[in-house]
Amino acid sequence: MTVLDEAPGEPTDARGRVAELHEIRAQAVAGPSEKATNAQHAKGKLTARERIELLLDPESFREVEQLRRHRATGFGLEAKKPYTDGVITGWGTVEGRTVFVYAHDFRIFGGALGEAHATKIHKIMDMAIAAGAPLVSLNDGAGARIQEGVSALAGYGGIFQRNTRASGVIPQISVMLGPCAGGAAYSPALTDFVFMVRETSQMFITGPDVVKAVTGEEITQNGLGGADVHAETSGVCHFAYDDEETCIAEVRYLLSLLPQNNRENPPRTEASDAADRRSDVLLDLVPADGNRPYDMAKVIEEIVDDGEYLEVHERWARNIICALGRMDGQVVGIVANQPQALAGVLDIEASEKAARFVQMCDAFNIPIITLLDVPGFLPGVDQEHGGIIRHGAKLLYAYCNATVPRISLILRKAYGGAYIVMDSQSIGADLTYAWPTNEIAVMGAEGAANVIFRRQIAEAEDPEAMRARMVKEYKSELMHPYYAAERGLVDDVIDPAETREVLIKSLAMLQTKHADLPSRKHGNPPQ
Ligand SMILES: CC(C)(COP(=O)(O)OP(=O)(O)OC[C@H]1O[C@@H](n2cnc3c(N)ncnc32)[C@H](O)[C@@H]1OP(=O)(O)O)[C@@H](O)C(=O)NCCC(=O)NCCSC(=O)CC(=O)O
Repeated sequence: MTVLDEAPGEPTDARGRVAELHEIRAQAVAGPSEKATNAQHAKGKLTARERIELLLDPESFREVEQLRRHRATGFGLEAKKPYTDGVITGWGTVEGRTVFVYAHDFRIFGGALGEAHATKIHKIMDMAIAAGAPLVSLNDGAGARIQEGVSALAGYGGIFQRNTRASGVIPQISVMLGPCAGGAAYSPALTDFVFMVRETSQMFITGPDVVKAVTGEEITQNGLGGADVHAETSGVCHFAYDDEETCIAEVRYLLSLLPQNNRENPPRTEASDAADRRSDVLLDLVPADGNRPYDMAKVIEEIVDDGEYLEVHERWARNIICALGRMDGQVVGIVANQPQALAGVLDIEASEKAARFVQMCDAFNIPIITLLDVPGFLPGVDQEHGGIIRHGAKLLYAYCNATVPRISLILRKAYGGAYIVMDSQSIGADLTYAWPTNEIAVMGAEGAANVIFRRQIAEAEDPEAMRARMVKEYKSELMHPYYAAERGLVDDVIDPAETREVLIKSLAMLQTKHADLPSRKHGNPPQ
């Protein structure tokens, strides 16, 4: 028998009690057995405490309810009552700022969630909300603890309710570090960011065995819900890495870009990159010919401080880029069309990706810079039947609702509804700029001429010559770079080389922006 299984002994003296406390603590910290630790390492995974050490500043972790044990009975549970009950909870600091954390200990019941385990998580979530500090979950658990039945399941309900209450109040980050099935997969979907590690983490509502039984499909765990699947295909995860160390280091980086809560601004740093740095290179990076692709990521790299930014959902919906970076030390969210992927069109996935990002930036007081080069929404039966109307509306709704500073810049194409959706002046952008290469229009000149001059073209002796003449006429009348500026639809046409300086000066002016939305319970956003 170990101290773990015994009631505390007879009191001797205070020093004896303290020695006993240290012994109990040491056992709680050590966990179930060396064999279990080795098994965890053999799978290429760290233990919960090793992960917490990587996440938090050295020596900063304060554990809560380390000595908690479950009171469940049946299925031999009476004889197996490990300290922590399979989840380590507490708080510490990341770069000196408070962060709350819970980490499943897979060595105990496979990290599965029982009643006591769940109430520990509820308590730490309540503390994070009360303190107004971010919550990071390090997930490595097998879902509801089957032996505890519906009591375990109800524990998940309490987590989901708190996730939702905390949404838009404190940043919530879910780090997936093991197989997370059933109940364990829902909570992350309610949080702001999901991180995964290739090979060792999976998320699914039902595992491969159930899938095979119900649909007959045969698939591996990683094929069903591995990091690459969720980073590229489903969009469930925002960040995917090869190992836990890199993954957790990136969580720290993300936290450095976020405020503690919705009442604060993100932390500002001293910038070493000059605010008035010219970017003549932008003239070579972006071809004036609207049909030639280029890498929008290089434009972002050129205008942010030190070329450094964190791309969110980097591998999902690549036709739009969502990134967090700094300009003159101030954190900004950047939404940019990517002409290198699908010519930068807006489709269902791009609209969903950008809508969630804009919403997140607005919730956490992060100004939004929108870089436009968009030929329109993607036409097609799949898109229409997939609900592009309601998905596109999500992006529109998110921008229209955002009260943070909003600046948009049109680099080249800005056509039709997609132009309006991408934070045009008409939906509330605070400042709108355009490069002299801009083509703001209802649609491309060829398409426009085919519609409005259809009869003239059809009846002409030489329809091709007539079409070319009409395209030219349309372009010179309605598509010249100063058309929008003459009508006040953009605030200024700027020299691309001065982009960084103009954006930074605009951000500085908007620092004190305050905007209120009408009083209401909540809106009814398109879903
Ligand atoms: C998560 C796993 C892929 C991990 O596989 P591994 O081979 O790595 O590990 P393993 O199977 O040896 O499990 C390690 C230890 O955890 C225990 N264990 C695993 N899953 C458990 C669970 N859900 N409840 C209680 N204990 C559990 C195992 O018995 C074992 O205990 P010991 O070490 O003593 O031998 C697998 O264990 C698994 O598929 N578990 C069931 C997952 C599941 O169906 N969850 C959904 C629950 S319902 C739910 O959550 C609600 C819902 O949405 O419907």
